[in-house]
Amino acid sequence: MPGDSGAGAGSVRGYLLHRAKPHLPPWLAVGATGLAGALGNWRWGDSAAAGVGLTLASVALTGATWWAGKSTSQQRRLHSAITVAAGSAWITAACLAGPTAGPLDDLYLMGGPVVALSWNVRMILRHNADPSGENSDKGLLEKVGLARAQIREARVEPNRVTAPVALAPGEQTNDDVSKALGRIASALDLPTSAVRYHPEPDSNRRGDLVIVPEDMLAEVVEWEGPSNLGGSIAEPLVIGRYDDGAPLVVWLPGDPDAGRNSTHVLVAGGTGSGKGDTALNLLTEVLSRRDVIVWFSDPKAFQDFAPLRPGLDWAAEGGTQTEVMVAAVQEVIPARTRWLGEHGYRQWVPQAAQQQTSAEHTCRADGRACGCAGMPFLVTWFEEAANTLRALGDDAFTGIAQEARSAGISLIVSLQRPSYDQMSTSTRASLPSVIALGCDPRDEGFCLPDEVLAAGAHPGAWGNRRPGYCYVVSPGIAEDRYPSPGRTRRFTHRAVPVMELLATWAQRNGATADPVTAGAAAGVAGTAYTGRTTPDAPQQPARLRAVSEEDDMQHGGPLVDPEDAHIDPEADLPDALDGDDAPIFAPEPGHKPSPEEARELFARALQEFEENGQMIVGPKDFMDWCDRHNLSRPWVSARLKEAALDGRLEPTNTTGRWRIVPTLTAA
Ligand SMILES: Nc1ncnc2c1ncn2[C@@H]1O[C@H](COP(=O)(O)OP(=O)(O)OP(=O)(O)O)[C@@H](O)[C@H]1O
Repeated sequence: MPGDSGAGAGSVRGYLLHRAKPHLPPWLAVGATGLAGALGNWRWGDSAAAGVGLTLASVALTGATWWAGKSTSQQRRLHSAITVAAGSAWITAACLAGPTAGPLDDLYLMGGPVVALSWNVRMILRHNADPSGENSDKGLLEKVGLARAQIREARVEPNRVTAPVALAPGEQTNDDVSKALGRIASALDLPTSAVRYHPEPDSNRRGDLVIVPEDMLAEVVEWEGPSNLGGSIAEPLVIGRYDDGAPLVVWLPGDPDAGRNSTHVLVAGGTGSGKGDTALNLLTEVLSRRDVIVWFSDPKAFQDFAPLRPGLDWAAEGGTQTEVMVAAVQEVIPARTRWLGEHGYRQWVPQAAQQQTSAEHTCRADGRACGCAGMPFLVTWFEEAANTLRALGDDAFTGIAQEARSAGISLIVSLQRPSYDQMSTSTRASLPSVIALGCDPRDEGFCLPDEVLAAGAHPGAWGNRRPGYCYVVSPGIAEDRYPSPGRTRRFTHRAVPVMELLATWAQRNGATADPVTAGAAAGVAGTAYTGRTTPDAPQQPARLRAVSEEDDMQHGGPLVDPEDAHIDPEADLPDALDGDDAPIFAPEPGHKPSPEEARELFARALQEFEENGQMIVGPKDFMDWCDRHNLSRPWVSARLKEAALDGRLEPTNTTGRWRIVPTLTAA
């Protein structure tokens, strides 16, 4: 229809006009120049003075253009100055001689369109330039003080841009980029943690600038269950996710094929940073594996960990219980290392946890398979460990940490306030892995290595406002991941029944301590170490279990002396209190025991402490006992020292505190 076509033609014309509009000004300027030349000739054609004035004006205008173009690019400045010089020279000539005189009209007809077109071309090129191309990058780098750096072709993935940066040789270093990260984030209007820099290891002027614009960790993810129930502890432990959705994993045992040692982990974060839930992420993963046992010390009386407690091989509630556990760890290290060595393992591998049926891993001199029980990996965990570490001393802890790694043991240590006044530099250095949650900005240097901070990691920016956000530095993780934030999963009341089920699973299907570990632990801790029990079996002191298992293993059945064969091992022992010794335990008031009686009483008191699992004692534990038996504390102190000389007690790191050596090993 005519109307339609009219409208169509109108809209096409409108469109073209709209597109052409930005390119019209140079042409209008050419027209205006021609007109100015014609009018000027009509007015000043015969005036010599006007000739001088016009020439000076033309030179001044060109100079002013050059000066005004100082802040633009060199190219634009030159283009503008040439245009103005050509235009003003033509106008001057046209005014004085006439626009059609000599070659002036041809110059106008040819030169005018050329100049106008050159500006059009320039504009078109600018519009078509890739906004992520070098120009705009240069703008960004210039803004942040890295003017002569270059950005090469960027790799764009969903929510992640990786741009290789080449810095000006001899002028800029990778450090300059690290220092500029905050300004880059500001220029891009992003949080600091969204911009990171990974320097190339073999160059100090090249690296990758990584920008993760959207915080994909903002969404809270709840824990729903372990990632790999029944798997090996050597497989990755999944504790959350990275900001690009990749799983956040750690490995505790080493892997000889990958040249990786086993590691110890520091869980560091300020109050409210989500440390408790992070520990639950890790502990649930560990407990869901088939070849690991866990010794766990928690001075907060298992407030957060209660549902998992039945799955632990040993649980200590801080104080002396933890002291005994630490002493036991010291004792099991050489025993386990020896066992691993005897069985041809240079470090713990999953195969070590199985019964030893291969001739390659035998402790028998004749080279035949030995059939020894396997040795599960051991995770020893110290929650809120500052006091324990202080009591233990730096040298002792560093020694334990160093030797534990070849004994198939990982230490996990959590700190309430991650800072140097909680843990010394050398102790910190013995923990190669860290899960660094939000903290005070002043403590960042304590939590993370300098290179990771320089690459953009910034846990101090989170404080306690981003619970569960963390950086993980640990062997096995690609180093360029270290500065990428991750987030652990949250535990709510919905997780409790799942954790209880998991603990029951661990009781029934998880590993139990091997005879070597249980024997060494019971040798230090006596009845304080029971080993994990199953839900349906009564608790049996691990010491007994270890001994009987060892005997069974070596002799193919329980070892019983022929004269004891009639004794029922399950029957109760006769109660000592009912025997002839009764008066000793019920002293007459005011009766002062003879020196011999007193020594016997003291020996019995130690025995009682041992039976009750209280393995660390000092004079203050004997206060009531002294009153009851009319004996003095100095007398007790002297007896304690004597007992240490006899080998019944061992000194601890605290003056006046002694560790009872269980009678089984003292004998
Ligand atoms: N990954 C997570 N995602 C979301 N919320 C979390 C996460 N982890 C912990 N939270 C929440 O953050 C709060 C603090 O967590 P939590 O108690 O674990 O911190 P904490 O560091 O152990 O503190 P404190 O040292 O005081 O015990 C809790 O309300 C918890 O539910």
